[in-house]
Amino acid sequence: MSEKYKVGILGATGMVGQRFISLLADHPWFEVVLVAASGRNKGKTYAEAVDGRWKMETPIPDRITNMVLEEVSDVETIAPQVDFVFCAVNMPKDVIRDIEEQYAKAETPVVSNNSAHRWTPDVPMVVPEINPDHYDVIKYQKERLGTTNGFVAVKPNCSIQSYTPALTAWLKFEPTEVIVSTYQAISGAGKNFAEWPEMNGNIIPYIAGEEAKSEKEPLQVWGHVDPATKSIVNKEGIKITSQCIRVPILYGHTATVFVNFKQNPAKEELVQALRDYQGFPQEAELPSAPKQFIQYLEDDDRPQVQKDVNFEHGMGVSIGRLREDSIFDWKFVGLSHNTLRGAAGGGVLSAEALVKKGYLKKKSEL
Ligand SMILES: N[C@@H](CC=O)C(=O)O
Repeated sequence: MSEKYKVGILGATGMVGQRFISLLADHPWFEVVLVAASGRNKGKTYAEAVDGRWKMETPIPDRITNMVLEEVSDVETIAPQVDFVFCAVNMPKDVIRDIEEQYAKAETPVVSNNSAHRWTPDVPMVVPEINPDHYDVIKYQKERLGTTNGFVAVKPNCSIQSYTPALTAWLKFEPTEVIVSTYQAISGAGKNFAEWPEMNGNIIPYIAGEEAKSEKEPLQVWGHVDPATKSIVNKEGIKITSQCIRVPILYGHTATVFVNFKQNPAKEELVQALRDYQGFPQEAELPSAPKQFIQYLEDDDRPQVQKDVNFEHGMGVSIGRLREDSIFDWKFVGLSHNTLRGAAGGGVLSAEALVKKGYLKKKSEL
């Protein structure tokens, strides 16, 4: 790619914003040209605003350190400077919904990590390996917004990514009922142990809003674009119930899952379906795509956070302990990296898929 896409990061100073910045430091297609945060940080350099709260494993990239922060809501200033924005803003949902639509209406596409638009019927919520066909709904969204280039696309919640990929690989066996418990890392709340000491040696059995997301979002991801209603229609025939628990882990959401099928498959068929599963990112060889989306681990004590969370640079999903159950047909354990596959990494992969499918364009070429 001769000239890179000019990218802005909204909500650049938080945990997910930092992850976007570190992932895009050497990205072959995208270059961060603008960072934005809340009004109180406007005019500060990125390093001043983050001031001791940089949580990534690698240092702040040199070219970002002295970048001066814009204010997220200053759409008129930001939109003309970028081809599209990644949104990792942490504000009330109605405020975010409005800001994201303002960018779209300013002909600046938004790839969002936020949940604000996940239930807007013409906004695609995509895991690129699972439902890239949902990007087709963008044409209806553009009709509604009156745009030619601007739109909002979102990714699902991090919690679903540790079990939905496996269930997707098994859709051909027709799962009917799923019980899932998630064990979610503290970075999912944007914090580390220094900022959340209460989590040391502790478990908190409540994450606001998480169970509804864990139960409903997979059904939307498995849905289809309905031209009659110009929206995504959810998959029917599968019931999911969940409990979501915060555990003292920094990165990595684990899920324990029980599942019933209409056609009860053999273990070998289930394992083979996981290992064979490929999606659009693998076929298109997108820069952030894991070579192997799902790995199946045979050892009884896997997947483990410490050994497996960084599988495929945190973009792959690990499954293990698949065994028959005395009440349900099968049970298994899944693990995914919540700020890579589950957040910023998933957002970058979505943007790559949107480029490859012709939805993200450089404004200089419009
Ligand atoms: N809501 C999740 C974050 C995922 O996006 C959590 O709290 O872990």
